[in-house]
Amino acid sequence: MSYVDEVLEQLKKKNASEPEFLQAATEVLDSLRPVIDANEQLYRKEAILERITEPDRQIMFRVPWVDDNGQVQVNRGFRVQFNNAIGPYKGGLRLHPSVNLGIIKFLGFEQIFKNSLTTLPIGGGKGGSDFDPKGKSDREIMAFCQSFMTELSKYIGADVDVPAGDIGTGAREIGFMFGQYKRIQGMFEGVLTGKGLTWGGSLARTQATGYGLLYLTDALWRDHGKSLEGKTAAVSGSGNVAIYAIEKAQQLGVKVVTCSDSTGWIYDPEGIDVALLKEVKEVKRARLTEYAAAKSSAQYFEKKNGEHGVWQYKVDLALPCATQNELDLEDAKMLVSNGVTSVTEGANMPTTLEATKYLQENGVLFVGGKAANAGGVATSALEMSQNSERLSWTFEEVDSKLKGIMETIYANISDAAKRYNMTVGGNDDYVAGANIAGFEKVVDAMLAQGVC
Ligand SMILES: NC(=O)C1=CN([C@@H]2O[C@H](COP(=O)(O)OP(=O)(O)OC[C@H]3O[C@@H](n4cnc5c(N)ncnc54)[C@H](O)[C@@H]3O)[C@@H](O)[C@H]2O)C=CC1
Ligand SMILES: O=C(O)CCC(=O)C(=O)O
Repeated sequence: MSYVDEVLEQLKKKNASEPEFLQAATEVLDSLRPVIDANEQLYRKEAILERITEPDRQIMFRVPWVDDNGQVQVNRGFRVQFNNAIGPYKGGLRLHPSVNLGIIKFLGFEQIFKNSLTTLPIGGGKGGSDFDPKGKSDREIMAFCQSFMTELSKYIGADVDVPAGDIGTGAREIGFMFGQYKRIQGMFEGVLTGKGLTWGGSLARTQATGYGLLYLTDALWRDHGKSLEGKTAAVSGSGNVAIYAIEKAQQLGVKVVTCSDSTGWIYDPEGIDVALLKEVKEVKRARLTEYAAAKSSAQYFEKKNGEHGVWQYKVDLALPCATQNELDLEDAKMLVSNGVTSVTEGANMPTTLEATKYLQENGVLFVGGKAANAGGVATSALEMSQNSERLSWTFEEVDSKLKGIMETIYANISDAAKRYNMTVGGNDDYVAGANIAGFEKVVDAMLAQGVC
């Protein structure tokens, strides 16, 4: 049996209750086959695949807090520190009722390769809690964040592990957590990214994931002799990534006709009004029905199981920016029959393995989240650099570095695909290219650092 198959089999036995982690690990290991085959003896002896798929540590803890009725609530907190071969652990904190160890592990695993692709010195980690911020008062959010950080603060630090935002964790939550860390450790340091601009945050971090997604998509289209100008896009989600993906898409001349949240979606043939979307989602924290109520060209649809939602429209590019496994095989078939040119992932693993394969085999230009959404964490690393040198760079400086990083990521993943002859549906296999390019750097560091 090949080394890859052996390790996949062990992983399935050991992590049977973690489907998302197994999905992420299968995608990565499958696409690394040519690299592993070329170095099988060394990698087997050094147990590289066993080591890279086993987190350095998984921290799980109780998060007690008091709600507005005086009732004590208990949530579960997680931090998975996966791999620090190339830098301190780095990755966001997800606050969502669906959070469990397997989800945090899949996200932390993906972060190893994504962070390596940024070209910056950051390792992979992820954390979060099954706490649901929806409908909570500011005081309840603060109580939860303070309790969460009271425990987490024992395991993180500016050179150890630097968390940031993710689903459910935005500027407000990062503020409450930073305040509590400072209070407990008696120290002001760059322990979190996504901070406010008056206390160590970086300009352009808010925009970075969405903008970066479009910089990479633009590089992809240009490399294939195409222009985004005048094209139409479907976006899912209406959070941080989706909002700034829509904003940058529009700046590049793309009309975005959809967005969504967990209860439904908007179709707006005139194009999404980003200012209105920001007002509804960032200021009022309201549902998308408010967007539809304020704009006559927009229609709101309640989500029902088995419907294609935002993926049913005839568009040139699809930008999934909500959550994992939100674009399945049936959605992929719909997109292909409507002639979509590219799917580039703003969210982490939004496309199922079957859907990815179908899109690629049918000639769609497909770039997975590890490469396409790396602009967020890359800009977090730029925030860490600014914190270390006690300086703040201008918006233009950070944005131009972000654009350069996304163009380099695209060049590196295409190069890796070409070096290993990885093609699918007549295109370079960018999924394999991203996994290979991310892996090469981490494995090199792991081999140099001995058995650890
Ligand atoms: N914020 C960041 O810098 C980065 C975020 N990501 C990924 O992008 C995705 C979106 O994250 P953010 O925009 O930061 O979060 P957010 O909390 O700002 O927005 C999340 C969006 O997804 C929707 N959503 C959440 N769960 C859903 C579900 N089960 N079904 C349908 N919709 C759902 C929410 O309604 C919201 O519109 C996630 O996969 C996240 O891991 C990836 C890289 C960086
Ligand atoms: O900025 C960061 O450190 C975290 C970003 C993140 O969680 C992600 O890339 O999925």
